[in-house]
Amino acid sequence: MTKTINILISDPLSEDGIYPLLEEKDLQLNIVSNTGLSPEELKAIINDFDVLLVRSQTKVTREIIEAATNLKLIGRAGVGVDNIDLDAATEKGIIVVNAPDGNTNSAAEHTTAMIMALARHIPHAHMSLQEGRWDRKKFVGVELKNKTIGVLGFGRIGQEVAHRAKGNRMNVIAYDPFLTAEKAEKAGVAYGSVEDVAKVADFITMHTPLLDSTHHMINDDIFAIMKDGVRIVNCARGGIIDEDALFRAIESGKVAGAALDVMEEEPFVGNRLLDLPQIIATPHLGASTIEAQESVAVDVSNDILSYFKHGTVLNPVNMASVSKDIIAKIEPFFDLGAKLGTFVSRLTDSAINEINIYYSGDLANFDVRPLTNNTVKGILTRNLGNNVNNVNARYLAERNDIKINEHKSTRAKAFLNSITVELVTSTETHKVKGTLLAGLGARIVQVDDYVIDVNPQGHILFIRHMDKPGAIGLVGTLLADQNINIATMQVGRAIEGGDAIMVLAVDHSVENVDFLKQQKNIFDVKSIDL
Ligand SMILES: NC(=O)c1ccc[n+]([C@@H]2O[C@H](COP(=O)([O-])OP(=O)(O)OC[C@H]3O[C@@H](n4cnc5c(N)ncnc54)[C@H](O)[C@@H]3O)[C@@H](O)[C@H]2O)c1
Ligand SMILES: O=C(O)CC[C@@H](O)C(=O)O
Repeated sequence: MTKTINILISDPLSEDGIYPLLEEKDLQLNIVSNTGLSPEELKAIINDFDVLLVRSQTKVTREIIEAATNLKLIGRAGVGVDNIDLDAATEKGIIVVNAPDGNTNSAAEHTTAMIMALARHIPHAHMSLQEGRWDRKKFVGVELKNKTIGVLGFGRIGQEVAHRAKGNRMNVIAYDPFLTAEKAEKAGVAYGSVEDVAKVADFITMHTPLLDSTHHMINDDIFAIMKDGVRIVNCARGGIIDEDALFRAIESGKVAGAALDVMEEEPFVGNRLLDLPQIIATPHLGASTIEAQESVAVDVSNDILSYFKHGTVLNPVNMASVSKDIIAKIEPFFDLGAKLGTFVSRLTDSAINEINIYYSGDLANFDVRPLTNNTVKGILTRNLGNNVNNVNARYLAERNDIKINEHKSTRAKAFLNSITVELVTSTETHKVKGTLLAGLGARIVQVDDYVIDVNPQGHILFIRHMDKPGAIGLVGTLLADQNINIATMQVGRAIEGGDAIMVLAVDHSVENVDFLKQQKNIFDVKSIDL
């Protein structure tokens, strides 16, 4: 029976945007919309859900995540994920996806509207009219033309704001740690440090995420070097500007005005900044347009479906993000990677120090991080069971002091593409190599130094033995005595009369292999279920 996927929508989301979920036919979805829950109410019900879909209001704290034993995916219909405890989600193997592109335009337009409203006192002039005054002297503004705007954070929204500012004939200077001279030249903007921007800008607009490095990046020291009469805009995240410092800078006359869509504490009704006539503010409306809300909900809905259908997503926040085209190239190898991981993990009982994954052939041209995660998951599953998935596999490896190294060589040798998974422990090293053969599917083609050809599925017995006449017959007889039917058998040896291996596909899982291990010329037996 198909398992129902329970989805909780805990913030208001565009009904038109979740149509991919509403119209889904292949998966059985149960969609519950329950907005405005208190943290306690959310904690009480979260255990019933596989997916939590939020905007920015719901605080997905560690406490909520730890109570969510069935949760597999958190979808954020928007960009900022500062309302989600990402470390807690990663540790629990919960994938977090967002919708980074869907509201860029709306946020840039809102920022532009705020810049203009600030320059021309539009909100205050409107309120004054409503209050019955015809006050034209009080609301003399400034032009944007020929003024300099400093853009802090030159990502998606910062670039769009710069583009619009240039349309208003402003000069743009930007700072972003990723901004190079070439990129700045191409965008037609000047660039410099935060201090350079602060010294020359008439308007300064924030477009960074809230990180440790951006928290209070606009503070007393930075205000002190700004031009007198500077105007500040923040439609990114509260906390980038030190609000007490902003208060002081407005009171002292350094800052002529500030337009804020976000503040450190939201909702920010009652914040003392709102009492200052130099402030205009909106209640976090940057992404609040019909178009943006529809677009982010569509993007996140599609990622939910993709995750449950294919195990891949386009916009992961807490795991490697690769493009749709690359996912299409590497996806066929996911199952092989996990199986090679499972197989090699059974070859040693020692603690693993290092995992080396060698990609060769065409596969080496791609960003294979998701494939590596899935392969590491296969390795760690032996000891961690269902607690490991491709979201937390790297984190769990690191926590257990296991190094993961990806090696790539585009030179195809015997196979067009292959993956070799090597485990290094303090006492031994083992490797298993696999490939996908056209028309035949996955094959394990090498175990340690032995060349074999095994279909990696079902129940496998891996036997190390002495290369002696009668070894194969003996194993066949012993298995027959246990009523174990052999489907296929592969043998390999390094040198005549030396160590050899047998890889047998059998019809059912063999739990106890002692009857084989007790034989004089058999050194080791592993029962592996793939
Ligand atoms: N008000 C709203 O409703 C609303 C809507 C959408 C996005 N946002 C917020 O806007 C911000 C920008 O979103 P985006 O989509 O452009 O993100 P983005 O990831 O495309 O761009 C962010 C940029 O900030 C840069 N950056 C990081 N640290 C920096 C630092 N110390 N100094 C300068 N730049 C730094 C990054 O390099 C990156 O280029 C985010 O905080 C997002 O949450 C708000
Ligand atoms: O959900 C919202 O409206 C806010 C979204 C915005 O802050 C974002 O970071 O995408």
